[in-house]
Amino acid sequence: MTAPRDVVVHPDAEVLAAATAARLLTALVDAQCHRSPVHLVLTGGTVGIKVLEHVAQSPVRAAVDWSGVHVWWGDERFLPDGHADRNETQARAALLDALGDELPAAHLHPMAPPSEATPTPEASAAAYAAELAAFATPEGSGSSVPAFDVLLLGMGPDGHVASLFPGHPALTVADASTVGVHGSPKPPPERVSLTFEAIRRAREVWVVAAGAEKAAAVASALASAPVEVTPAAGALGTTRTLWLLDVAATGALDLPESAPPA
Ligand SMILES: O=C1O[C@H](COP(=O)(O)O)[C@@H](O)[C@H](O)[C@H]1O
Repeated sequence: MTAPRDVVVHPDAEVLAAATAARLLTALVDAQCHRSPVHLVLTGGTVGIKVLEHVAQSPVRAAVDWSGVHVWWGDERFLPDGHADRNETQARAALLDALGDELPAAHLHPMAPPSEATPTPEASAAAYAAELAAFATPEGSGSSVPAFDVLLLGMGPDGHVASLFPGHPALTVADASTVGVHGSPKPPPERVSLTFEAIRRAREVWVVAAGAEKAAAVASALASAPVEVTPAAGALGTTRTLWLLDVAATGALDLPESAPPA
């Protein structure tokens, strides 16, 4: 089951990141009223990392019981551990290191970098699928992943989300929660990604995008273009799909005008 998309527009990328951080903290606090643990999926990318920096700086960060949060990634660049371009490395620098012992190390679920045990993106993807399956909820539902509470996604100017690129075979993987990616048009070429099957298990999917270069892809996704053309169109949550944009990214959208002041 999926819900219609909501669109929220902020004046610029900085406000977008700050408002998304505030929204994320509140969503985690709210989710913790209902269940424990809660599952959060991070994204890489410019705005996604900026959001985490704002979370780190917010005093509201203390309202979250981080010991009850599990952190996952929607995709990863298949690069050595600690590489500056890994989404994990950037998330650690932006937020996770600052949380220290508040967030138990066992609750962090990065995608495995190249190693003897995981020499290929496929091996890393398989290891991640096994880890996801160990936390699959609700029990007995047949799901192979947790029912993520919030799954954050950035979006590239080509409409890619996670590491699911237009026209790429990874888009159509239907029988697995993760996929190894080769030949990504955006460097690095080798990546690991959640599939749409896994993404669509999230309660809330939030697509966060800023900048005029994303406007055409935003308009295409919100017009429900085929996922082969605009992958972001396939990013849907079970209870909510939220598009968080700055004004520049709405350039090609036909948005209702704000009501004039009374
Ligand atoms: O490479 C990636 O790019 C996308 C979008 O990044 P952005 O800098 O254009 O916002 C990101 O969502 C994804 O996680 C990342 O691996």
